Amino acid sequence: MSRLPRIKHVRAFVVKNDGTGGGADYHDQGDGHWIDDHIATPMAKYPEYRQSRRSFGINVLGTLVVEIEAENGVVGFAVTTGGEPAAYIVEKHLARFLEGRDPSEVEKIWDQMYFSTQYYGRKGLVVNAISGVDLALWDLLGRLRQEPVFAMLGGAVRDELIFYATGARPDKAKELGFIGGKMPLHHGPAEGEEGLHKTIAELEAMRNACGDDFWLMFDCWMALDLNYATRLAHEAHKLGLKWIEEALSPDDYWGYQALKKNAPKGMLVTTGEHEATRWGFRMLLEMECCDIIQPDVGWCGGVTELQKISALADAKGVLMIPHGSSVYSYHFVVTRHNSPFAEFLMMAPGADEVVPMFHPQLIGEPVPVNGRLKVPDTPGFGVELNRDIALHRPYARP
Ligand SMILES: C[C@H](O)[C@H](O)CC(=O)C(=O)O
Ligand SMILES: [Mg+2]
Repeated sequence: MSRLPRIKHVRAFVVKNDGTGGGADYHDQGDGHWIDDHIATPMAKYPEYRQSRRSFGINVLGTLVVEIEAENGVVGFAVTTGGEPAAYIVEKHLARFLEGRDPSEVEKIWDQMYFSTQYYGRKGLVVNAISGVDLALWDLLGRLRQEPVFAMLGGAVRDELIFYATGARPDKAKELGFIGGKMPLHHGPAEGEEGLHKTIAELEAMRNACGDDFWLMFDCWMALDLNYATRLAHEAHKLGLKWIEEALSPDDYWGYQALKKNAPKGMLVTTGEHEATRWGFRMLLEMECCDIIQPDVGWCGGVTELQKISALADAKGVLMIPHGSSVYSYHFVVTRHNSPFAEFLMMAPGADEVVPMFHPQLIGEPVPVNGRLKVPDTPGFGVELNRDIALHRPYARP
């Protein structure tokens, strides 16, 4: 039995949409932001939903903030994507498996959260909620034990992290010291040959701006079909595209298997940010769907589940490079040999300067300098919740 104080309260907050946008639901940005500027998606087949992903609701959920308070008053917290529906699941369903419990029982708590919601969860919003609770629990454990999360995961295997940047300006990313630039794909099958030509022209311009050795990647955000993705991969290979990311629907394991087989030699196929749990990633790995898996630790099940996912990948010699999730992925990546680099999402509207990914929600959120970051060894995930943001607890319990 551990000597730690028991869990007293679990609280779920949302951040009132005050127009500032951003935070854990990082797609919730204003007009003119690169992240919402004519990016290819599965909805682009409908012209009315082609210009802006907000038009079809990419930012409809908003941020979920989970707080877990121990008997001695110490509070752990985390942020992820989920908003009010996730807050409902946390307060009405998941909290019962934590309140009164020993906070060190992360495995038993995760098992009860997952299998009690399996009849309506398994992936997506419910696993986002489970992830938020799990991340807050690891933050609380770190504060109670006065250890950074990476120390509780086996310790750092490298002194610092190196990053590639995601954003519309890989040329700026190179100037800022990143090892590569992942661009959003602006045109998908609905825009036919003209769209494909535009994409290749964009890539050629960035290749000319960045030189031959700088990593360039496309993030296709589930927008393509197998034939289009295969053609794009072969055309882009001529310009040294390093990887093609999330080209197909997350459910199309068979399509990814074929894309990986048909892709040009040397082109990496990557996916996983909208996959969840060890079982979903086992499918991607055993069907040999990709060269790199990219779980988001705030969406795949949290740290407790990412340990299992990462081990599956490691056993198969597959890299695990988490989808950008700020400190929540940094503390994991620094402890794993099959995570040699990390993603940094450029949240400045022009993708031309480094700003904290979850700004303004996390006080002390570290950012890469010259594309590198030494993970701070402060307890938990090493950040504090900015209580000046418009926090609201929609399903408060007595
Ligand atoms: C750029 C992509 O469309 C998306 O907004 C971010 C993403 O998938 C990633 O960072 O990976
Ligand atoms: Mg992506």
